[in-house]
Amino acid sequence: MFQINRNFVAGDLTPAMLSPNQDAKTAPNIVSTTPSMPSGPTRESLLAAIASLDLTSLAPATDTDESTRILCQQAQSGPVPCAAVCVLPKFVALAKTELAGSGVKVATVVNFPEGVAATEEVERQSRGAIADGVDEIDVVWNWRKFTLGDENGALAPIRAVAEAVAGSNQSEQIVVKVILETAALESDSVYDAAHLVLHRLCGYGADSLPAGAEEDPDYVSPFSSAARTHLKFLKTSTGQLAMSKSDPTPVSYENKSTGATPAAVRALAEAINDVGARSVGIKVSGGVRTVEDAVGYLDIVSTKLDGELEGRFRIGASNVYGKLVSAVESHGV
Ligand SMILES: O=C[C@H](O)COP(=O)(O)O
Repeated sequence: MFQINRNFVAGDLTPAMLSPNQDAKTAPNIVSTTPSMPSGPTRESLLAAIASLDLTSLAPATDTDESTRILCQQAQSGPVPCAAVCVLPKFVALAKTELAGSGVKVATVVNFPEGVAATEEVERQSRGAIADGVDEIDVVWNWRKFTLGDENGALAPIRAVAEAVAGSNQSEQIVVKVILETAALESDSVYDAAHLVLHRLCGYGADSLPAGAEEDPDYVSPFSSAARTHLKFLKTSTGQLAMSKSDPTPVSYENKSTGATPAAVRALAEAINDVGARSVGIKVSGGVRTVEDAVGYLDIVSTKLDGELEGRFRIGASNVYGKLVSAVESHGV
């Protein structure tokens, strides 16, 4: 048995728990079910998906105190509680009040959505969220600098958040997630991005110094013990990456996605396994829209991540919760 989230204990998620038609390696939203067979995922996998959900609303133009209260109510009143709500920084204090005693965590975002804020600004946003009682901080790393080869620049926002957390008096409870914006990276560099964060910044895996670093007097290791302590998830996407104007192809969950893709999630799992980061999990976010997507990503992570799965899987989504709840209800008790 493993516990995805302390509110819900799922059996060892196995392919059999999903639709009998679903090949364990099937990527989300290409699950094929035949009319003659019971279609759709099992009730237990649906409940596990809800228990792993960061119920999200990050819409500055429309989010209000009232919508935040409704989000918090939803998160604690479904068939099982969600793992967390993910709200804009200005709603953290309200969400903490609304969720007091529920066990549902409050997450927010910093350096969001672009990932280009100055380190001082990232520190300021982090300290503000911590002062409001946040439980989890999802920080966008400076992925543009990563694509330009500036590794320290890319990692700087993560360091800033981790060190603000470490310097607080709630540091033991606060979890940091890094949003890699995988859809903005070359698909074959998603692994490298994850490996850079885990190996160089957090020091997972042997010999975290690059070749020649010891002889290079100018080499500055990006290692951060605060990041090693507090970084607990690699997160795929902000969910706000715009399609390039020159390519208006409708968003799909493969290739043209601006959010999570199965290939990116598999690459993150491979990097986590390769450096032995057994306490780091994956948060799949950005474009998770259907029940099949949610349970399909749950299956990928549960079959690809080495070691215990407990607390190492999250879904960040603003538009799948109701579909998951309806799917549970259609299963009956
Ligand atoms: O986790 C954060 C994302 O904004 C959720 O993305 P989404 O709005 O595509 O579900």
